[in-house]
Parts: sequence; structure tokens; C-alpha cells
Amino acid sequence: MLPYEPSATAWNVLRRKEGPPIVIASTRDTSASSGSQPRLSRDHLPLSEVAFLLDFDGTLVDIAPTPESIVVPPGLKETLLRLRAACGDALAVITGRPVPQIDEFLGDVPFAVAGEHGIAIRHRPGGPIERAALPPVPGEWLREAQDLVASLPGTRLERKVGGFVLHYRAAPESGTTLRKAAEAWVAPTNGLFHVQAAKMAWEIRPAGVDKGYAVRLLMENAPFAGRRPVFVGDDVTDEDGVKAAVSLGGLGLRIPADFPTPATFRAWLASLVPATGDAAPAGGA
Ligand SMILES: O=P(O)(O)OC[C@H]1O[C@H](O[C@H]2O[C@H](CO)[C@@H](O)[C@H](O)[C@H]2O)[C@H](O)[C@@H](O)[C@@H]1O
Repeated sequence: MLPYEPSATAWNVLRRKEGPPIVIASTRDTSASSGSQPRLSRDHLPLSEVAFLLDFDGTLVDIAPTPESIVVPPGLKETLLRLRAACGDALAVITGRPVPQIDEFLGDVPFAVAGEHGIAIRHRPGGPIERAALPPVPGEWLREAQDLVASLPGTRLERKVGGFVLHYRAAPESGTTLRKAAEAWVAPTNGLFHVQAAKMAWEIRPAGVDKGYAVRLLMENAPFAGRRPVFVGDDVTDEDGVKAAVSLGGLGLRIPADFPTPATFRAWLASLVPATGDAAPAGGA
């Protein structure tokens, strides 16, 4: 007997998992049509043809001791606005954070925002935040998580609509204890929920949606459709975004493999769209 009684919605997801893969994302794949197009690279990136889909923590901004203490560096918003203008508005942030947090940090700079690893997506400025129909995490897990972090100094619980995160950046010695608790919660759910490895954190969330889903969904609609996605990320959750971008004929870049740090990535972005009076674009339009 599952410790968690799935809701009707949850069973729908389960039934779909027993048959073909969950039909949440479109499977449209433009990689075939990209055969005649030159491969995108950091040195060949025509801004009139690409869309930027960028991770937030550890990519656009440096990792900080707590989720609240990140700093949006001076000039980043201006760079992103120039980039957005240069690529016909096709600029999105795809993050594990809830969408409203990105609004707090970046305002209306990105055209679209996908939050909670793709569970919640706002496709256009001022539009509604659309949520994937996935089951909520059981309240019992949340209560146990609260008790657990209260017993482990330095750890903390971050709640999201679609799940929750157990942070241990200030208490690295508690990482294994938190992971074991998270795995014990999700194990009996037959894949309905999973534990997402994050930087000094474990996230418990429903399965079925990831950053690859967000890339594919965003790329189906204006202003992204018809362009080639350039996804950049730094963490395990970003690998789905990288794969999706590549499968759609685009480019997937990683920190630190392609850019040693978020600062070098930001400098590269700025070099694509220099402010008036700056040097000529590098690898741009
Ligand atoms: O997908 P992302 O935009 O990279 O977001 C991933 C998670 O980022 C946040 O946690 C991480 O960044 C914090 C601030 O630098 C850091 O203190 C923490 O240790 C990291 O795990 C955020 O709190 C999560 O909700 C995001 O899922």
C-alpha cells in the first residue's frame, strides 16, 4: 500500500506512464530539418536565427549562500534586454525557481519564464502562468521535512507549489541524511515523484516534466518558433534542456565545460550585443 494515496490527477499521470511516454511535451523534433543548416557554435551564432533559453542560478547569476542572497550583477539586465532585442524577443529564463522569483530579480527582462524546472510556464510578458497537471507532493512529506530540517542545524526547507527543496549548503554533513529521507518518500510512488539532485540541495517533485519539456514547449510558439534554441545551464537539471536544444537543431552549452564561471558566461553574452560605443559583436549577427 502506498503511503501516498494518489489523486485522480495523479492516477491519470500513472496510467499514461504505463503506456506510451507521458504526453505532456510535444515530440516535434526539427533536427532533421536542420541537416542543411550550418551547426551552431559559440563562433557561429547568428542572432537573427537563434533563441536564448537560459538557466538562472549558477548560470546568469553566481551561486550564493542562500536562495534569497543571490545578486543580479550590474549590467546583466541591460545585456539581456539588448540580447532580447537582437533576437526578436526570443529570450527565456528556464529555472528551478518559481516564476515570481524571477520576476523579482529580472523584472520583465525575459520574454518568457519557465519555473519549477518546467512545471510552470509563462509564455509571454503579462500572460498567465500555466501549470502542468501534476500531483502535489503529499502533505505528510512536507510535515516530515519540516521536522527533519528542524533537527539538522543549518539545513532548510524551500517550498514550491510543485514540490519542495531540502537545502544543506550551510550543513554539508547533513546532505546524505536529507537524500536518504527524500529517497524514502519517493521510492514507493512507482516513479510518480522523484528526487532531483541540485547544488547542495535535494528537490522532491513530481516526475513527468523537466527543462527539456520547457524548451520544446517554448520553441513551438512565437517568438521562439522557427529559431534554433541556444540553451545554457550549469546543473544536473539543465542536462534535459541541453539535450532538447541539441535535438531541435540548436546548441547546448554548459558551465563550467564551455564557460568556466557565470561571470565568463555573462561577459560572453555582453560581447554578443555590445552597448553603443563598445567593441564589435563577437560571433553575432
Ligand atoms: O534552475 P536554476 O535557475 O539553476 O535554479 C536551481 C535552484 O536554485 C536555487 O538553489 C541553488 O541556488 C542557491 C542560490 O545560489 C543556493 O544557495 C542553493 O544552494 C542552490 O541549490 C533555488 O533555491 C532552487 O529553488 C532552484 O531550484
